[in-house]
Amino acid sequence: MNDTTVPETLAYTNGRLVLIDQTRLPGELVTLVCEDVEQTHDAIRRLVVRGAPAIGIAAAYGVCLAKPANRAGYLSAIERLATSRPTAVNLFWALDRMKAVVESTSSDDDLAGVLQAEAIAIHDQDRMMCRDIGRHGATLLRDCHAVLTHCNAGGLATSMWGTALAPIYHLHQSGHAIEVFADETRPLLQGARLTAWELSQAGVPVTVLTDSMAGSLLRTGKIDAVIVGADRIAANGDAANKIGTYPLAVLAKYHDVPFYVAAPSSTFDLSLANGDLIPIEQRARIEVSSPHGVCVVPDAANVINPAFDVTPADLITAIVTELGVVESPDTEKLARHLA
Ligand SMILES: CSC[C@H]1O[C@H](OP(=O)(O)O)[C@H](O)[C@@H]1O
Repeated sequence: MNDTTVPETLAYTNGRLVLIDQTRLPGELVTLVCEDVEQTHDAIRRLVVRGAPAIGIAAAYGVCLAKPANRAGYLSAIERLATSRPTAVNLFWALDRMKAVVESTSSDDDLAGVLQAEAIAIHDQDRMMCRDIGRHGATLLRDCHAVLTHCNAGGLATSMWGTALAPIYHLHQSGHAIEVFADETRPLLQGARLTAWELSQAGVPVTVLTDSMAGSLLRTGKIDAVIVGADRIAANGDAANKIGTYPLAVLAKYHDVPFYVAAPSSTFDLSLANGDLIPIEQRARIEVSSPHGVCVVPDAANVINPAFDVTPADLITAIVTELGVVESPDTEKLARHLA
């Protein structure tokens, strides 16, 4: 795949982490610059940068912004950034790599350089993983012309190209006719605001639907496959992803539509036997009660706002990673795949 027309989600230059501010899309394409750990933590927390792989890459660069730039400062930065969001395991995968570099570097004078090199390596590795997910995923979708997705698992959620959207970019760029139906994805509308934006920028036909329309759309028989990303996949293949993914998987099963999860190996947490053990982020009431500043829920009413749900492996037709495809995933198959 060649570069999409979407600018890269994040870049690190001269001690500045430059992020596309995803809270401002689709209306404005603007960047936000982080120059220290707290600004990076806040950007992850507010979903200025979001998506499991992108969060990991941003946090790795955030460590490089530690002040003081010494061993204690870097370790404190790692600890602080680990509190930004709990579900996407890529955050901890990246921070663990940065911590390993600190612990294995004897000279404090070398730390800044080796940490920056590790963050760049994490960023570069993600580009390769997304590219390869695109290649492997394209084989799964080779006979598909209409796919449904949820939230945003595109270039904006990663270094570039994405996970769930990478196969779609791959097929589109090879001349294969494919259109995407994108769930708006309440409450923060990553599908309507981000997936529709980046696909439109790339010239991929995209139709936005409300989350409640997915069942009726699947019932029409128009959808050839559902493909989504993931934030953390347990050892048995249970996958945590944006809230609303689980009911979509149930609907896909009921309507006999293949349900695919696309994720790099950095999204797997083999320390967890199953998805019940995945920490689910609970976000603020206001995201549900007052979208865009308009109060839609009376103060007297309670609100719940889990950011993710877990799809059991038995509802997943296949998981595609940069290493290939695992059909009907289970603990044994995934252990072999990731070995
Ligand atoms: C390629 S991971 C994308 C993944 O992250 C999203 O969550 P959020 O926007 O809250 O960071 C969503 O679960 C996507 O599938």
